[in-house]
Amino acid sequence: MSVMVTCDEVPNKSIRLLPRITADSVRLVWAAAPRLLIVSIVLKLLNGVGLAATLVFGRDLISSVLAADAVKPGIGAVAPQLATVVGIVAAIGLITAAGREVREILSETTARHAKQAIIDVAAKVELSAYETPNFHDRLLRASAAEHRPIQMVDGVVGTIGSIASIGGIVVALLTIQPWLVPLLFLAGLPLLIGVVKAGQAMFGFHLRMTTVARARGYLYRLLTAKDPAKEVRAFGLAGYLTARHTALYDQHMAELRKTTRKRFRIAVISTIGLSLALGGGLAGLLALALSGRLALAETATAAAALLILGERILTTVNNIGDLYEAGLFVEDYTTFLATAPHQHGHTGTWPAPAKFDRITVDNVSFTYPAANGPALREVSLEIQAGQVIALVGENGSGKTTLAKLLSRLYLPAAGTIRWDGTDTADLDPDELHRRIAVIFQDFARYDLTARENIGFGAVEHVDDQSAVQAAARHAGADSYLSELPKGYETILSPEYDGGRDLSVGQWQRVALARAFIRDAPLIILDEPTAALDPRAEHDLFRRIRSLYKGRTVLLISHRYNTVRDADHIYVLDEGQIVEHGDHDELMAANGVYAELFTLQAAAYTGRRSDDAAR
Ligand SMILES: Nc1ncnc2c1ncn2[C@@H]1O[C@H](COP(=O)(O)OP(=O)(O)OP(=O)(O)O)[C@@H](O)[C@H]1O
Repeated sequence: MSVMVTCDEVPNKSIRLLPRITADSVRLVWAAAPRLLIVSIVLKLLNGVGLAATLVFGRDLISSVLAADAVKPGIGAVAPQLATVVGIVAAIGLITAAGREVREILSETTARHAKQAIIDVAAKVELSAYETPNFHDRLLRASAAEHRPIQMVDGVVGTIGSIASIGGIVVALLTIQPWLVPLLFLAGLPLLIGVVKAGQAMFGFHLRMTTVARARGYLYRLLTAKDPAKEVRAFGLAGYLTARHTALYDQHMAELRKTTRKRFRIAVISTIGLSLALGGGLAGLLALALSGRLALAETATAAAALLILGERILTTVNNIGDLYEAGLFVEDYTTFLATAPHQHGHTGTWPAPAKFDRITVDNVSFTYPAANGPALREVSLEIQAGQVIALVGENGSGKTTLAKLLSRLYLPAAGTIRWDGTDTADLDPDELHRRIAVIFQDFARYDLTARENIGFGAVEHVDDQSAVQAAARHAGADSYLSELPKGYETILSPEYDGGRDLSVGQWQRVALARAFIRDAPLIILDEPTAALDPRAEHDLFRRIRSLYKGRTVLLISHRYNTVRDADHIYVLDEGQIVEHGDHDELMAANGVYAELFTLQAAAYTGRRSDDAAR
């Protein structure tokens, strides 16, 4: 799999973004679980207070022990203090345990909230977004970033804690040797730049590797999922696919090693910087002590404070670095949420009419985002309510594309599709979808119950067993669905206990039932009988008018004899309508339709006479 790695460097995101992305993260966690967030922070603070209290009370206890020794020996004297210290230690233990559990729930609640936002966006974007690699990359990264907001909140709390502890030491040092403080903070600066660079490196790694990760995920699914399992075995593809998977993983690992080496180099440089500053400070202190300008006790205290401060600065800066890194992911995620729905096309808001008298396709052209040339070129046609309209044409001539545009899954690049004069681009797409029942060649097969597989045609009727069964009867699916182990409650997938698979033709009838149950004025059937046996196909087309009485049907087919009864037939070739009329008119015109119809009829009769000859 040739995966192009195009994005080399992280867009330059300065540390100044940190406050904003931190606020975004806090807002996200707050939106997901405000009370849990408060509880979590309070528990963390209590933990800190508890640790300080242990030190204070512990010191008092020791002082009392030393004092008691002289005056009134016996454990009784220090028992209350001992009990206090033990009590505090026990409380810290409980607080820590509670904090861990609260954090677990908070983390999962935030992840769930983040995932829901992704689902909402993914369900809302124009279908064309799914045709662009960029959308898939961002979707994958957003999905992988779901735990980052809570990581940031943890980081914020941790950073505040360590900054507070730095404060105390700084005050102490200022009273002894004030010059040491700016020295250490100066040393902290390269450290900070270091962690920002390290965060960018890791984010950049993920940015570069997203497409590789997607390709790897795809290969993994090919090797582990049910549907491709047949071909993978029949064609012996496992070795080949595994090798590709391994190669992509190698690429990922090589890039990861490169990134970790880069981060380590950054860490080495900034640690050396901090160590030099610490060494300089210590040397200065020693020089002062040796020259007699600083008392020994003060020197020792200042040196200890210096070392502790150095360590704290290191921890704090690393905390900030983690925050920054997580923030880059959160920013990526929030930008995705904010921009994805608006990226593709525009969304109309007018209510869609309940029905139409006429649909007019006027000079419509369309090019897929990933295609070089147009799939449809200046297509014009008209559909009257109640008609059965057929679209025929060779593979790739644009039939399905036209069906997708008529279903308002894509918007035309040029031209208009109008319902009684109203441009469908101005109509609320969800409402318009409700007016259309469309079954595509590659219809979905849900690993859910038979009832749901049909009821999804009109999800408000999904629990209406009699409506579902009536639709199944129309589509000729009731006989075998009723026979399933749990009837319509059987899951149509052997991957689940008691589940059953269906034959391809049986699945197609289920899909047809899905169109039947939808009370829509426009029915679009893309190759609805490709998998049906000849008798079933003949039967369906014979009955199509009575089955969809009062509705308008757009039929797509390769088999010309199945559409001969249509009111109007449009012949597509290379994205253009080259002929149209009813069967007799098209035969009389003696053009492409007549040629292909005769060819198919001859082939069919030829085969039959061969059979007869055998
Ligand atoms: N998602 C896509 N991205 C890019 N090009 C596409 C996409 N889907 C289809 N095409 C191209 O658009 C053209 C029209 O395809 P379409 O699926 O509409 O043909 P069709 O007439 O329905 O073919 P068939 O009879 O094989 O179903 C073809 O050249 C096809 O390769």
